[in-house]
Amino acid sequence: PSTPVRQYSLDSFEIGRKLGKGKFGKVYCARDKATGYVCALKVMEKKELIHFKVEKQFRREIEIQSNLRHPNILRLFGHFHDSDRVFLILEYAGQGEMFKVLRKKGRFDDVLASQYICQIASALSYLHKKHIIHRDLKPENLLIGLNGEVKLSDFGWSVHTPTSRRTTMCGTLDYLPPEMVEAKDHDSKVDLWALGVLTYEFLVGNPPFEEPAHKATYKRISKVDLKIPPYVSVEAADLIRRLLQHQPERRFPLDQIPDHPWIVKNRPHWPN
Ligand SMILES: Clc1cnc2c(Nc3ccc(N4CCOCC4)cc3)nc(-c3cccnc3)cn12
Repeated sequence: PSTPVRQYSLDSFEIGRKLGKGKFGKVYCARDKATGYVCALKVMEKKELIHFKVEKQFRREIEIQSNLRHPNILRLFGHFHDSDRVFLILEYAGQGEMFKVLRKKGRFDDVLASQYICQIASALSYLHKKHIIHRDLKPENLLIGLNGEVKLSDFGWSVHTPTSRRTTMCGTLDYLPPEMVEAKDHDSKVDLWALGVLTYEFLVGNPPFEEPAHKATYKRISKVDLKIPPYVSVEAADLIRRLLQHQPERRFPLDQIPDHPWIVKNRPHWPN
């Protein structure tokens, strides 16, 4: 028999410190009174979800993330609501937000960046095998677990492939591949492009096609106007170029990433 689904309410938790503000709500550290388990409670106002017309996206996020089990994907344990708020019971990521760590450090070295990229590739491969594309891979949607492992979070934009986007994009264009900025049909290979952008941003500190004006970013993406600084290692530059291919079918396959020289060369040695 499957584990019985517990009914949660706000009263099930001791609320701890506020971890931060997401785009649609606040996140608190919380402890489940019954089990002592520390989790993260994401609180959203129902009227905000309605106002931003994201309730459908939000329901999809819950439906998708609840069924995922992978060490590099943030667990969604359950959800509940009261009269005016909705609550997500999420895995607590002990080292916080990737983008804050990246901003603080400026950029990552090959060892750290390659470990993160290998873990994200593993999570994406798991999602793609379930015909789910994340579609919103960027440092803001990555958290870091207690042992320094990456946790993919925020599935608001993920969909079941193949799809053609119906709702307009909001936020940064930086991570969008040509087929999305050109509003063409797209599939899971959009995540491969974003992984290339992320690899570049981890090693350089900013995304490759960043421009003040959206139009300029769009043009640089469409032309794949990529300039890799000289301090980026030859192996890393090779993987970035193999992911940032204009033609989706030419992008480096996820399952080959663990064997790419950049990953192999920087994998921590067996403790001697
Ligand atoms: Cl969902 C979810 C699960 N776990 C977290 C989390 N965990 C977390 C842990 C540790 C530290 N710090 C420890 C080092 O010093 C700096 C803070 C921050 C957040 N944060 C957020 C979040 C969301 C929005 C803004 N800001 C933080 C969402 N989370």
